[in-house]
Amino acid sequence: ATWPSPAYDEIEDLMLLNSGVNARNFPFPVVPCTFAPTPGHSVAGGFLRTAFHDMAPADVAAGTGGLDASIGFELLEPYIENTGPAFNASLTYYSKFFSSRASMSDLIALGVYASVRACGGPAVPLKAGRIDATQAGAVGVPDAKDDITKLTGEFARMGFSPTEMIQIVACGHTLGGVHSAEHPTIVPANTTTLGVQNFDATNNTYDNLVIIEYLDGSTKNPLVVGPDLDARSDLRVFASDDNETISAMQTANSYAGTCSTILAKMLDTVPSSVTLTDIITPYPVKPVNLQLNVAPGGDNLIFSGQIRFWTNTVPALSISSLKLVYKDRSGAGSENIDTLVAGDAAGFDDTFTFFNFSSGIPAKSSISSFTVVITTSSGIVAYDNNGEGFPVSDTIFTQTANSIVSSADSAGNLLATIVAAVRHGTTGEVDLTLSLVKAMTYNNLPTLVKQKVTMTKVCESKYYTFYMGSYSFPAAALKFTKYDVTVGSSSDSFKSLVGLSASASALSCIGVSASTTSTSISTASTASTVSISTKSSTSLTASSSTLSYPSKSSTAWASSVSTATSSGKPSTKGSHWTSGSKMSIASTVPSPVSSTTSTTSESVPYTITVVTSFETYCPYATKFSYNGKWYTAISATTITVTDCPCTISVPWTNKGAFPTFTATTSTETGIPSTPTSLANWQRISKGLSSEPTSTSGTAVAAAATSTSGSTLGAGKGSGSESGTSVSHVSPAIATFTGAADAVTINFMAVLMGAALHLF
Ligand code: HEM
Repeated sequence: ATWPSPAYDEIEDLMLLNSGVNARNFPFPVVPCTFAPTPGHSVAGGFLRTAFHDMAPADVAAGTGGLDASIGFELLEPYIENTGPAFNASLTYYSKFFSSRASMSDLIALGVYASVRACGGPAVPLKAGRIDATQAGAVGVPDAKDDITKLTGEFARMGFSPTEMIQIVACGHTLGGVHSAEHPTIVPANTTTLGVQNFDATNNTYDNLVIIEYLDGSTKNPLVVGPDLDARSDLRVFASDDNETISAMQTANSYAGTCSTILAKMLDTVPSSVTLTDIITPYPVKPVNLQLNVAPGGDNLIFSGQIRFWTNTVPALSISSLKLVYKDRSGAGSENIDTLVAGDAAGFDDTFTFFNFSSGIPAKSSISSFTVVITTSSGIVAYDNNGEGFPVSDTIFTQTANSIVSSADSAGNLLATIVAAVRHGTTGEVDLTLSLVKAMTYNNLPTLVKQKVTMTKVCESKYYTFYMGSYSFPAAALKFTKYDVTVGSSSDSFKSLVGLSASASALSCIGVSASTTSTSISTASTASTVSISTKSSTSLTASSSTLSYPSKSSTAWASSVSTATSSGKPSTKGSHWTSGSKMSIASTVPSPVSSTTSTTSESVPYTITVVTSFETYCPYATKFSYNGKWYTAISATTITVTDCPCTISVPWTNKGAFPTFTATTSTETGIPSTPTSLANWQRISKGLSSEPTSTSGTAVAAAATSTSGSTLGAGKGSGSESGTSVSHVSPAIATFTGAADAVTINFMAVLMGAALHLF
């Protein structure tokens, strides 16, 4: 394959990196093959059977069904063949590896490769590129009681000839067995120690014994000799051509060879709309985690990453050096980058050595691609990625050195703040897209929820402009969430949030963004720094009275929280606001809000009040819940909440800071004041919760601005209400230190310009 190839590359990693450096360890529950968390339930058997049951409803003539993970929706009636814990357990395990580049159906296929190989069977040729079904498919798994005509017809529908039917059944029924719990007529209760009758005496070895025992009459396979005569399907299948096929595959080699081929056919049976990749073989050389960063000062880029070298044919010890030789952005030149050995890794059949590199390269001439050159005792070998070189795009990349993931807040949410560097001269909106995984549930598959956030220009370096975007997500999603930064058709994609630190060093800029012209911030081209800190700030001031940062309000993902109180200060142009009391309700629908900081600082003590009803203004269509009730605005309107008493917390001054609020049920009824809607309540207001509050005695008064604008710009304040605090979240502050001026602003107002949440 030619690198990069998204689906192929990720499955290749999962298939090959079992242990060592960068291990993915996908086969963990099938190594050793005997592993059975529940005695009698072989994981390896479950993996293999899951793939067959997913594929079996295929109708190749119609081009429908096949290995498409539809089994994820087929665990209940009428899919009676899919009983037992193995399917859900297998899928749940696979879902930990699910991503935009690893579909559940590819993972089911990989599970066959892993289980067969872990149990000593052949390496089943594996392709990638399967696409997951979005709903249940047809009923269509053969039943042990089906007669041979029906069985033959069912396999014909799947695209398997009568001979192939015999082969695939014999290649399936060597791991695991029949369970009494699911098939009490075939294996009567209490007739086996663990409630399972294995197919052969070596149920934890992927071998030909199932055939040997069948042919010599010693078999205990319950689908051959079990007490339920109608359910002797293996006997009917194996004997259907007078044992010709089964006899032909009885040697270890012929069994392994036949099974490798027929199982690959099973894995490649996919809906006609799906195009699979080539069979996955290890890349001889594979770049890993390539990363550009603009170095402080802007004149250089730091190019870092790893090279994974396949050592099956060129042993690691024979390599005296491995270098990258790169071309500049015009395609010219051949500069070297040295590497250092990082360590080894291994798969079932493959070994690798990783080499680290990190090197400064001139930002002006930059980089477009590289080749990898090794020096061995027998000479020099260049790897050029099928003649194309390994491409490196310098148009946009994550400035990882300045991107952060904050530590979890009280609701268990993290805030990712991503900085992207965009090459000067690049036009188009700069977006941050997070791929959040919506976890699988029983009889459902995991899905990806993509959340796009428009990034906000922050400042410029010599050859790059920095943009920033922020997004809050539950801490548990950290491992599973990938992000892309994109401008036009260029992107830096499938980036992991793991590894981003909780605080970052200064972002090195020239002056401050040019769009701050109407502010007092100096735009002189003197060196400035932007410091990002995740430290919560309770006091924010800005020396400019008009500096404006478009921002979006934010809702967080957490679906359950324990705290009964949340605080929020949506802007006057936020989802809801209550004109009289300043009672506010944030929306579950992410809403665009702009905010402006000002110089005003004031102390805002809060007081708790119980009201019988209150009105809240929704400036546009939205939905919120309060005290367990949902309220929907289909357009801008005022909604009256009467489901009270409602405990609200309002500011003394009424000068703009919005209150914290506590939703409670009535204490008169004797129901403890634990609001039913708090999970949602917290969720919807969470993103607004860490602003300056009365605890600091200081809050920023600010002017709400229009909802428009996605760049750092001042004066977008049409419709503003001066004096209203809209400083949504302030866990991070920034210091712009220019030669002519020094300004501390609520940096999160910029960051939150991109904050959206999944719920
Ligand atoms: C005529 C077609 C087939 C029939 C009627 C059939 C039937 C069955 C039955 C009744 C069981 C016992 C399930 C349990 O009690 O947990 C079973 C287990 C199993 N089948 Fe099949 N099967 C067929 C084809 C296949 C194929 C083609 C494969 C894979 C290529 C396969 C793989 C397995 C595996 C691995 C198990 C053991 C599962 C475990 O131990 O948890 N089967 N099969």
